[in-house]
Amino acid sequence: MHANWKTWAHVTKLDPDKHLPRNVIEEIATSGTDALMLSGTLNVTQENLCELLDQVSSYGLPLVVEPASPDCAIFNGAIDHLFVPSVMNANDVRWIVGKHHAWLRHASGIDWEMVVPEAYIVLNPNSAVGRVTGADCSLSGEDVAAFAEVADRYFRFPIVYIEYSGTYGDPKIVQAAADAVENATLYYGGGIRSAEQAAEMGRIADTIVIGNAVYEEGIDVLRATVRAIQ
Ligand SMILES: CC(C)=CCC/C(C)=C/CC/C(C)=C/CC/C(C)=C/COP(=O)(O)OP(=O)(O)O
Ligand SMILES: O=P(O)(O)OC[C@@H](O)CO
Ligand SMILES: [Mg+2]
Repeated sequence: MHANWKTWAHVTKLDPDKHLPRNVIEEIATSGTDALMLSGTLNVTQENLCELLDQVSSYGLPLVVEPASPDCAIFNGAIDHLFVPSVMNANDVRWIVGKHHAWLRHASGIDWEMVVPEAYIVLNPNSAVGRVTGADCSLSGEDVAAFAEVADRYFRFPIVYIEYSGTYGDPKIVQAAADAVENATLYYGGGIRSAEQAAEMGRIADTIVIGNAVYEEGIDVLRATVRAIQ
């Protein structure tokens, strides 16, 4: 079923905990970005998630919900995919499989056709996701490559996600992950705020994710990141 997500080069991540005026949402949806991902680590509730979903659902763009907790794993008719993270470099098993166990223990009616598992490698210890998961972010390129390979070749995750949320990452580290991954789609996200940065990470990863820039820089920067990878 629709594995179209494998062709996306540019994804915009919108945070249900933040607000954007309607005209800005329209500009984002028509910016040329390939898909919208609704996600955040902190303060995401079913309520603000569904509110944002309502605001973005009329533009015909693919919509992904990426839950940071089981209560946000919703299967609303407007959603195309549910991207469910596991954090490879977390030391607490909750962030690898524990939340997932709790989810399936209590959930009913999961539409598995919509679910796409993601292997996160979290590399900014000061990001919300870094702090919440306590991920071990002091990794060498070799370490990151080993996590990427175990995620791709052993666990067979369809997505490996190099996550620097809030800060621009080290292209050499992202390259190490790219060299290690054979089958998975490689996502890069974190600190992209210019065409140059989008182009640089876009040459290495299959898909780049723009988050904070949408809120802090504005639509012209988003458009420039779209053009930069075409
Ligand atoms: C089992 C289910 C359904 C959910 C659990 C999924 C897990 C393990 C989540 C762990 C945390 C994680 C990887 C969340 C993904 C979303 C993400 C990284 C959002 C970006 O977060 P930040 O940008 O750091 O946070 P804020 O934007 O909220 O500050
Ligand atoms: O918000 P930024 O720093 O752009 O990061 C994007 C995304 O990877 C966050 O999960
Ligand atoms: Mg964020």
